[in-house]
Amino acid sequence: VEEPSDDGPVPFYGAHQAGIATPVQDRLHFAAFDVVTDDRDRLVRMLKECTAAGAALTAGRPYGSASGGLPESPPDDTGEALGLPPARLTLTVGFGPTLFEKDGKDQFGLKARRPAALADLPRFPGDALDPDRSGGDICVQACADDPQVAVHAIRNLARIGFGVVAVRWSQLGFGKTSSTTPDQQTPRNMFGFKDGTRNISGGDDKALGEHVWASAKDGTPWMAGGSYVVVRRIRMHIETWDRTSLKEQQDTFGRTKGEGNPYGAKREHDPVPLAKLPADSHVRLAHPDSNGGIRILRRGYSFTDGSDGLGRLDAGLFFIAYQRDPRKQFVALQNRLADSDHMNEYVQHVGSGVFACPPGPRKGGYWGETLFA
Ligand SMILES: C=CC1=C(C)c2cc3[nH]c(cc4nc(cc5[nH]c(cc1n2)c(C)c5CCC(=O)O)C(CCC(=O)O)=C4C)c(C)c3C=C
Ligand SMILES: [Fe+2]
Repeated sequence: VEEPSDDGPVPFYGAHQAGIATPVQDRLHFAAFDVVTDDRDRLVRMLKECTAAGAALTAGRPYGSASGGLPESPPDDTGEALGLPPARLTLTVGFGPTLFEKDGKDQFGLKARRPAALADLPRFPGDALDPDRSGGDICVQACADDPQVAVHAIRNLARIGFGVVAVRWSQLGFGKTSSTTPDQQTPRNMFGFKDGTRNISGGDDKALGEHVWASAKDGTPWMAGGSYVVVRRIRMHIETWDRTSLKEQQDTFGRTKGEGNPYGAKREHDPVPLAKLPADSHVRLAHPDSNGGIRILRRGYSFTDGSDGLGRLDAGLFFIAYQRDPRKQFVALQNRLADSDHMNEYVQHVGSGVFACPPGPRKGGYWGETLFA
């Protein structure tokens, strides 16, 4: 089944930010920024300007002028997306724990507004986190079907933010590893397995309301309609994987490589007969029935960032998961996986971030308006 070849824009305004439950695009540019000023008004002004730019870019328009401005000034828009379709660009913004308090300092008067759900992630067994690929005060997830469109968006937001924010780290991704559109063919990850078979569907409002969207009742009214994102750069040791038998590969997940059916069932989307899967298999351990009903919305991408100097590809999964409360969802799941998952022989978590993604901007409003109001 082909994805619909719709280059058109994804609506920018609304109760929820685009890029969470909206259909997953082919490419990712994710950037984490540090705020480099302690001037709250400047920060808010920048968020307003970035929101205006986001509305233009996701509609397929340049931000301001790319070529018709003053000859003495740099153009407003850097220009490399001129003439390209919107490519379903979405921009999703989140606020990290350090925006609310850094080194014991309440630099923007936001400390009391920090959601309890935006707790720092604990250290998990086996983590090898690189601080230069972790954390950040603000994140922007740019997804599009054209990498040039996603990269252009991040570049221009960084340009607008100059003097207020600086890029701390960023990640390019390709080959979406999860879909939110279950009627389409499930994409495959760098292990060659279908990934995203049992994900939360973007059309399943009941599951989204239960597991993804924060509600005013959760204790942080400014986050109502928002969501929390956990990102993990997960290195996959593909050379080791490529030398293991098909049986070992399939036992690792408890699903077959070809069809993707769970052990003990015939077709990819059949219910998972948990008792038929190896006790340490990834799918058995991550399944909601093994975790008191916990679910997350996965939206990750594959990456390869060249090689590591030892003749191995620096490849893996840039895991992205949206949820209502990371303490009860990602952390609970990852505790279990870090402890027992057979897949740990082949993967290592090397980067990490957690961010509170506010509700969608309203027309005339801006990203984070409910937080700063
Ligand atoms: C903490 C949560 C999870 C991490 C981290 C994670 C990493 C990871 N997963 C794969 C490959 C697959 N995962 C699959 C299913 C699956 N994974 C998680 C959670 C995490 N995965 C969940 C909740 C589920 C769904 C479980 C279920 O409901 O049955 C699958 C099977 C296909 C599917 O359902 O998507 C694959 C394959 C990799 C390679 C990876 C880290 C590199
Ligand atoms: Fe998984």
